[in-house]
Amino acid sequence: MEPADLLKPLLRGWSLPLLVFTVAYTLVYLPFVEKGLEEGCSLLPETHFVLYSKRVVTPNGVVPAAVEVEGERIISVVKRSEAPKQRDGGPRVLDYSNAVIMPGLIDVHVHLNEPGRTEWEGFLTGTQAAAAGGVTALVDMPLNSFPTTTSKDTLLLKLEAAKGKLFVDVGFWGGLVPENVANLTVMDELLNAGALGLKSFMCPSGINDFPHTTAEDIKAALPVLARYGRPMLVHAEVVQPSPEERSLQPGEPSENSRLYSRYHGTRPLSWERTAVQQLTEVAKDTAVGGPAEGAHIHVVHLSDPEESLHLIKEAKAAGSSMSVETSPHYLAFAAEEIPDGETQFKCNPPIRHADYRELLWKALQAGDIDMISTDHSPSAPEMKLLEEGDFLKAWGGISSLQFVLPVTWTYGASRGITLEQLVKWWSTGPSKLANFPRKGSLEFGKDADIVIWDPEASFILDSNYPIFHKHKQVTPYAGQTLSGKVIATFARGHEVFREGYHAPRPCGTPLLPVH
Ligand SMILES: NC(=O)NC(NC(N)=O)C(=O)[O-]
Ligand SMILES: [Zn+2]
Ligand SMILES: [Zn+2]
Repeated sequence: MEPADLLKPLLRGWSLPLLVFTVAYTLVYLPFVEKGLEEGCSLLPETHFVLYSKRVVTPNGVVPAAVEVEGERIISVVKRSEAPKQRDGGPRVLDYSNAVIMPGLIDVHVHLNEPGRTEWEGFLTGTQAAAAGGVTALVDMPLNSFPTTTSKDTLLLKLEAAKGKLFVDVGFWGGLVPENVANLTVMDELLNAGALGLKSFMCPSGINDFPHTTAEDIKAALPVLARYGRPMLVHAEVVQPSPEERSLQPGEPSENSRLYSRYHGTRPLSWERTAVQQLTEVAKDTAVGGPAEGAHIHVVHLSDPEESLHLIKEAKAAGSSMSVETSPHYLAFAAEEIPDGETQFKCNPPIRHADYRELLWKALQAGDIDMISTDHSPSAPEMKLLEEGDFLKAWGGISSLQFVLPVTWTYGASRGITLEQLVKWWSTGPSKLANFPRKGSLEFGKDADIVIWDPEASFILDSNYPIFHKHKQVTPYAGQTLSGKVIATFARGHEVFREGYHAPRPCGTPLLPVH
């Protein structure tokens, strides 16, 4: 008997269901799967799936749970026993065992520098780094792109430049500069066109077309922001007489410019304290019944956990609408530990001494600092003057976007932080500031913005490690051993990163304000 004859009786009884199955598979399922692959937005072909692990960070604690995703949204977070089963013909279940499933990080302070300075960074490389680091949404700063984002037209240029280049969702802060303070219509149009809020500097920004503003300028902008219910973000440093000159003095040994302490002396705490003092005065307008009720002042990258933070705490207690972030480099490094000439550590405000690092951790844990953001601010490598190691002349800005989850965890775990705190500082807090109501937590109806990572896995950030920001080796974290490896990142339901690989195509969207 031929083998085919054996199949005949089998086929006879099954031919109709088989035919129906084949037709359905070919006409319905295959095109659906191929469409997913063809679109290439996700490494996972399924659009309906369940993510399971023993450690899911939910608003009700860290629990074993199943997160069900359909399309771009989370449609349930339940016990595994209550989730649909793959074996019953339900959605695919991805079991991550003991890995942590938590909301993707939201980074509200990133300089992607496109258009105009793509030799520094760009939407593509920056958002690839974000996806690889578990950051599922970020907000781009109005500088150091060229032009800077200070008007409706320049915001439209940003949106145009970002098209087809976003691996994760990206929102945009507009810039507050003297020019649009002088012409409030320009500011109004910028907000109306989709800036999530405004950002200003109270000291020179290092970029000529982003001049700084005074506290009075900020005061003038608040009523406009209040009408939109959007925040004012401020780089809080006001130039004060410094104990040390900002350039080498005649007769001074050139070696001095390689000392971090020399640079630190040019930018003392008094700069930050003066700025915060002026800001807390202005912030009184944001209180209930004040002339700018509805506006909000957010202090970016705080380095001073003493007087400046004290002023902010007092202002909050008195009813001003204020918040504050710090950045990972202030939590990881200490001024006295920075080796001579290592300008990849240079940033503004400067990294302070080790006791301040401890106080910043304490302030985070006490809830006095609301969130963390990277201040990822790369430049062309030559501007870091890595060979000369000249701290006085080098560009100030640190690249860290891809590493902040392991960095926060590595330095935080030894100080007793919890996974829930991590989510508060990196997801819930930032989602409130940027007003992303659909992001920031794992709950029914939210965007499926999820990071899956292994807190116990450590790795060395050496030259073999896949780094995705543009200038890969220019980061003060190079060579560090870190704990917390990102396994996979989902952005609005798309698996955008898994174990070193990105989805073939970037499918993130611009995040415009919710009305
Ligand atoms: N022009 C900048 O990007 N400056 C940035 N530089 C830092 N932080 O060193 C910043 O955010 O202030
Ligand atoms: Zn800044
Ligand atoms: Zn910045």
